[in-house]
Amino acid sequence: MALGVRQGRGGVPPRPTSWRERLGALRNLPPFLAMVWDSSWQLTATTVAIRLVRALLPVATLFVGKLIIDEVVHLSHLAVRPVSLAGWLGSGLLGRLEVLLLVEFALAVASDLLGRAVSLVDGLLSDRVSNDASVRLMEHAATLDLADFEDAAFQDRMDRARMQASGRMSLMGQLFGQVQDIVTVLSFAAGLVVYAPWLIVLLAIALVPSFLGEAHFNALSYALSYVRTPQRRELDYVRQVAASADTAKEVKIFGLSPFLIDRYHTISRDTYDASRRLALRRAVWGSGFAALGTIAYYAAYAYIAWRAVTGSITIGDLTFLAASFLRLRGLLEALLTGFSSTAGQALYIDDLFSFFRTEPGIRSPAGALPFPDPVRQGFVFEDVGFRYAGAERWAVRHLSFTLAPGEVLALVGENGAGKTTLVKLLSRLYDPVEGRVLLDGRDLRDYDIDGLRAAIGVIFQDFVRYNLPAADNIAVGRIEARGNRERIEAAASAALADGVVANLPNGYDQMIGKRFQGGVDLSGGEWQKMAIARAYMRDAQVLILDEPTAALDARAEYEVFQRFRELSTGRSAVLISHRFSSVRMADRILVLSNGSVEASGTHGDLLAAGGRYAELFELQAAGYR
Ligand SMILES: Nc1ncnc2c1ncn2[C@@H]1O[C@H](COP(=O)(O)OP(=O)(O)OP(=O)(O)O)[C@@H](O)[C@H]1O
Repeated sequence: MALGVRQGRGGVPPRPTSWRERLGALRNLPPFLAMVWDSSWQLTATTVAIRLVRALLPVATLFVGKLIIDEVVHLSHLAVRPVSLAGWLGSGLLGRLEVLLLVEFALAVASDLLGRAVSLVDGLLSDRVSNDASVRLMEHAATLDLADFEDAAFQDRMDRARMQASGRMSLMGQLFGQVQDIVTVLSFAAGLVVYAPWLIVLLAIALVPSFLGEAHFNALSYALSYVRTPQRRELDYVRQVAASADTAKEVKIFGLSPFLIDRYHTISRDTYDASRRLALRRAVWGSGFAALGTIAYYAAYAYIAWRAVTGSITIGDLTFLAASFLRLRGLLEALLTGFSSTAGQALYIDDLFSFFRTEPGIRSPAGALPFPDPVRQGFVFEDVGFRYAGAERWAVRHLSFTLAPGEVLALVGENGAGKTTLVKLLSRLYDPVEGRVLLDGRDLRDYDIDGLRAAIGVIFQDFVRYNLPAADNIAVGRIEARGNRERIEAAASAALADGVVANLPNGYDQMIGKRFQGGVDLSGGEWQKMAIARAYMRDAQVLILDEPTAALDARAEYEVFQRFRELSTGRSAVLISHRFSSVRMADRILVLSNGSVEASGTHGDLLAAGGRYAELFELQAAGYR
């Protein structure tokens, strides 16, 4: 659990992280700043430089203001004074005042221009950083295991990281702003220390409660947001189910809207109540602490006013000091609360970096073997067992069989028998928990993972329906060949998808799916043909069709498998189907039951043996008589 936030369930309020944990989160700042610098060192250097100049403007402006007032007071006390404006201008007495006013004007203009420049540069920089963080997030997600994506806690973490990738860029402006404020505070303090050093100490002490309060509430907000991640994801999910093209059909038919809306209300009310309680407490305590700062300010003000009355400082000094104190109070408050807010934000940033620190379990070993070309002995499953994370049941166990090069193997078995799991183990989406998978006599884990994936073409039953043009929908099977129309057309024809494309108004350039303007939706079977074409885009040595044919009519499936058989000459192939008319084409059939091989042989062998296969075959055949 990131930074040890205590989980609070339901109505239990979350407890904040400890100070040690919060300060510990500051370790994320250097990598964060490195990320900002890497995104654009030019913009980073520019914003820091402008801010440093801007930091010195307030004290300069106030000081010039003091000089102006002192000059005005001096002129107003002259024994002999001109009476008209022309007289004043002609006397040359206003020379110094004029220069001072011009300098003050220039400072005001510069401050405004630099302020705008900072906003501009920060805006550009934060867009860059946010885009780069999102790209890095996608790149990292691509390296992680399938098992990670199936884990709810991982999905929570990824969701928090995704939010931080785009939402936490205010931290950047805040960090730079703090550096600027520190320089300004030092410049004010240097001016004030000459007059009344202990007043600065008074101000700082008065702000401590405010700082501690802010830090406490920042940590509470983070803890609340952390424990609410599952609810937030559920809200996103409910919103998406209630209002998306993919679900509209079923939501309408089942009349699910009221149920979904009610569910949304229930979850969101709970979250809202928790945030409201926190916001109210924060407002009450915040006001109390802020009052302490105000009291300190007026005490200081009264003291310097009294000194001006006694004549130990000038009126210009009084205005300079009063304004400096006011600014200093604001700045110190901003700095102290800013620091605790930075520590708070660093907690959020930890979500991003802890996601980046997640290591994939399945990867190529050092000195990985290249995938053999051609495969000589094939794949051997040796007493393989696999259990999904958190599951009690073994999905496959004591699974042993061989897939020889050039062999067409069919897998049959009832729902949940372990067919898809076997395919996932073969393509190393998971590693076995027990036993091992060998390829040409070496453990599959010794091979280069990218080479392995490139050599295997799998189309799963829950393949993706990409809202992309027809050509790209097929090209995703080998995205590097996206521009190779000939190859795409050949793949389409092998999968009988050429007929589907021929019926599209814009052929291969037709946008498919309902999500985008002008998109044309396909029937279930048509989608499947497009997906199967993806398998033929690959230079795969092993082709696997994991039941992507369920929506094809019997003739289409028969033809698809017939082609599959022909086109897989010289390569190994695995096909999974519940239709025996297709399965019987295989060289060998494995009957899976409860995660292991119950029988194997040709269609004829298995029928003759009279086991589960013959029974299931009879059941299906009887349906057609
Ligand atoms: N991601 C997962 N997490 C946890 N358990 C899973 C997961 N996928 C499958 N299982 C479980 O593993 C067992 C084998 O599932 P598998 O998908 O391999 O079966 P199958 O033979 O392909 O079934 P079907 O014919 O329904 O596609 C089942 O009991 C299933 O509930």
